[in-house]
Amino acid sequence: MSEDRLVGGEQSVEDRAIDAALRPKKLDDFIGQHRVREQLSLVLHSALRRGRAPDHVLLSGGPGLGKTTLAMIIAAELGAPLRITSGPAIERAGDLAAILSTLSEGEVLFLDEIHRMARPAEEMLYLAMEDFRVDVVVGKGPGATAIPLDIAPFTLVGATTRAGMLPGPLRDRFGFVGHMDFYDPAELEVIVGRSAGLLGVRIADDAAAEVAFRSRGTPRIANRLLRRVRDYAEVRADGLVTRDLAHAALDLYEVDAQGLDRLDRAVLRALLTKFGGGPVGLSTLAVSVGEEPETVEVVAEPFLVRQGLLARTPRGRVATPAAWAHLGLTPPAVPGPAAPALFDVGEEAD
Ligand SMILES: Nc1ncnc2c1ncn2[C@@H]1O[C@H](COP(=O)(O)OP(=O)(O)OP(=O)(O)O)[C@@H](O)[C@H]1O
Repeated sequence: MSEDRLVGGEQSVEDRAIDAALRPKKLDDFIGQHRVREQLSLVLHSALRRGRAPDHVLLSGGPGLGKTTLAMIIAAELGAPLRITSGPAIERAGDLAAILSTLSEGEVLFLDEIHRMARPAEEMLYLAMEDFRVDVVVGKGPGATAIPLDIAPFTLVGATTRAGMLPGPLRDRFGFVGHMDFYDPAELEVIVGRSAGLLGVRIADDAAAEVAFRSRGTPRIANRLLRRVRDYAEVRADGLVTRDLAHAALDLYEVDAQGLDRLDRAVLRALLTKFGGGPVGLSTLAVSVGEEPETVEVVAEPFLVRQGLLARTPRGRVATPAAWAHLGLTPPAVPGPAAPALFDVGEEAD
């Protein structure tokens, strides 16, 4: 469901075509993520100096934050070929063996969604990462034998949106782990400006800021919103994206000033108007907006929590004061501690 959303972080079919064109190719052109960039630069440059393949790299962070882009940059900086695959594509250990055994020396293997790889493949990967060796099992049952096969030294770049789901032994085999954070609006503004240049979109600075601000800290969403405001400016005006046009276009697509879309607001509104701000259970909240609990939990809630609009508590979902303010509603008066009884002078309390 989230793939259909203008503000979903996952890659849509349209994104796939355009993502490649908008990817920075060098570490110096990669905007934001200063810490990861600097750490990675050291890892890569020291490996280049030593003439050795660098340590394996794990990149963790939400969808659309630039993990694939960084993997491509790593290969480019090393001047090495890049092979791309993903966890779900590796269903059996044999699938992985086929890839590993055909890697050339120094090649970078990008394994996206590494947390979704099949278990037996994962175990094969441990050995490959550590000793550049795979054990190919020949035969079945008691007669099965493992034939060790040397593979060329390579660098694994793993990407995951769920670092916590990776088994410890796998995590420990990465020499460098980079945690990618959400981008701040100033960084996204630079990304929007850069992408506009590449796509030939004329956009005013304050319009780029407007797009950046509504992009939920995510470059992929920023690039997507940029394309929608471009369409609007081309059809309804002369193509120049001004702040007012960006505003009008994003309002039309129901992406509000804080980056919330229709679903986010529906969840928040139900929480406030039907349940007085909570606490309310997830399934009750989901039914009230006509969605599956999973959709509410996975698609809407993380951003609402991150924006400080909703809190998950053991008793259920609760709206924060900022949620009332965001939807322009007044919270019900909080029944304070019982007011002290008033007595006439001279009268004593019991
Ligand atoms: N730091 C950045 N500077 C400029 N553009 C960026 C940056 N990070 C990401 N982008 C752009 O955002 C888009 C999405 O990036 P990318 O595909 O690398 O994200 P991802 O984290 O790999 O996503 P997923 O988890 O869905 O695979 C690309 O078009 C890329 O050009």
